[in-house]
Amino acid sequence: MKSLTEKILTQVITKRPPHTYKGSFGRVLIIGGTVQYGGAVIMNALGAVNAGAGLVTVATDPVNFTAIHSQLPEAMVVDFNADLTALIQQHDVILIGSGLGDRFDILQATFAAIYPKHILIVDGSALTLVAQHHLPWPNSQLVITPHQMEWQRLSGVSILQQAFEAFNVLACGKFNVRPILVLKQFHTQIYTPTDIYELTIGGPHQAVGGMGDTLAGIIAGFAAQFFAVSLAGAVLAAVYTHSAIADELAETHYITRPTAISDALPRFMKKYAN
Ligand SMILES: NC(=O)C1=CN([C@@H]2O[C@H](COP(=O)(O)OP(=O)(O)OC[C@H]3O[C@@H](n4cnc5c(N)ncnc54)[C@H](OP(=O)(O)O)[C@@H]3O)[C@@H](O)[C@H]2O)[C@@H](O)CC1
Ligand SMILES: Nc1ncnc2c1ncn2[C@@H]1O[C@H](COP(=O)(O)OP(=O)(O)O)[C@@H](O)[C@H]1O
Ligand SMILES: [Mg+2]
Repeated sequence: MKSLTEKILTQVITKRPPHTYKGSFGRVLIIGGTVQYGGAVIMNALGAVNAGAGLVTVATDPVNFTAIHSQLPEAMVVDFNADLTALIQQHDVILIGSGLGDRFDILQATFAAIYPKHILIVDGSALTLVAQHHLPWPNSQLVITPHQMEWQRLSGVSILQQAFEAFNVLACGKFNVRPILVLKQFHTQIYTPTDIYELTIGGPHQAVGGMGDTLAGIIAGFAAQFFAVSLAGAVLAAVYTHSAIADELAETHYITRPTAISDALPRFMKKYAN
């Protein structure tokens, strides 16, 4: 297992070329946020916008629209009860699952509309729904971001077994589509098709609800902009950035608020964009 280091940031985060526009930096569609979990998609979107995604749309319960606009006027909104097929076609990166609750109908319709060109990021409730319904993964570039219980549900690898990387590699190999697995924990592990990395920064100041929702949004933002370097590189850099900012904040704060990580993103990324 390789240690993920700061070096990934200079490799992945690049200075923006001048002849570009918002479309050059990717279109991200975030799907989730039932009435109970509206905050999850707000945190996804704060992560994606502050990480630099060119355009971000949130498909969610309409009850969340005003809250999203008041937090983040940069994001657009759409009712997740509508047919999202055409909208999905217009986007490069689809992030589904944070706060999706029990809306299996939305998950199923989304998977049916995914094409191989898409980068699909699956988080939170969507991972639990895939496990419950044995839903096959659509043919696309796939990133999954389970915490340890979500990974146990999805793979059958128990939390105790997850300490042994061979079990996780074997489970990834059984998927009908090879995922990039971000297995979240103290010292998160990232399984790419070629390598396994361990995050050696971050700490219990990050044990706050919404921390994973924020990470998923940052991964979406990095994937939208930096996939050309490599999707795995973009995911690794996002994971490192999330905890590096959290650790900086923890020098003066007892806990790290997920929204504070998103606020700090543009300033942090600027340091590495050469
Ligand atoms: N503000 C919002 O809108 C927020 C919305 N959110 C959204 O809520 C949805 C549900 O997500 P979820 O993670 O809260 O619940 P679930 O999938 O049932 O997992 C919890 C179960 O797993 C167990 N467990 C064992 N190990 C664990 C580990 N390492 N990490 C975590 N849990 C671990 C744990 O054990 P216990 O604590 O009971 O001992 C418990 O039994 C999801 O869509 C998410 O995006 C949240 O982000 C919060 C903020
Ligand atoms: N003790 C800890 N040390 C380091 N990172 C942690 C710790 N506890 C939680 N985290 C990080 O916080 C995030 C939690 O993700 P998740 O459980 O999905 O949160 P949520 O669904 O509430 O947004 C992960 O990135 C995880 O690695
Ligand atoms: Mg989560």
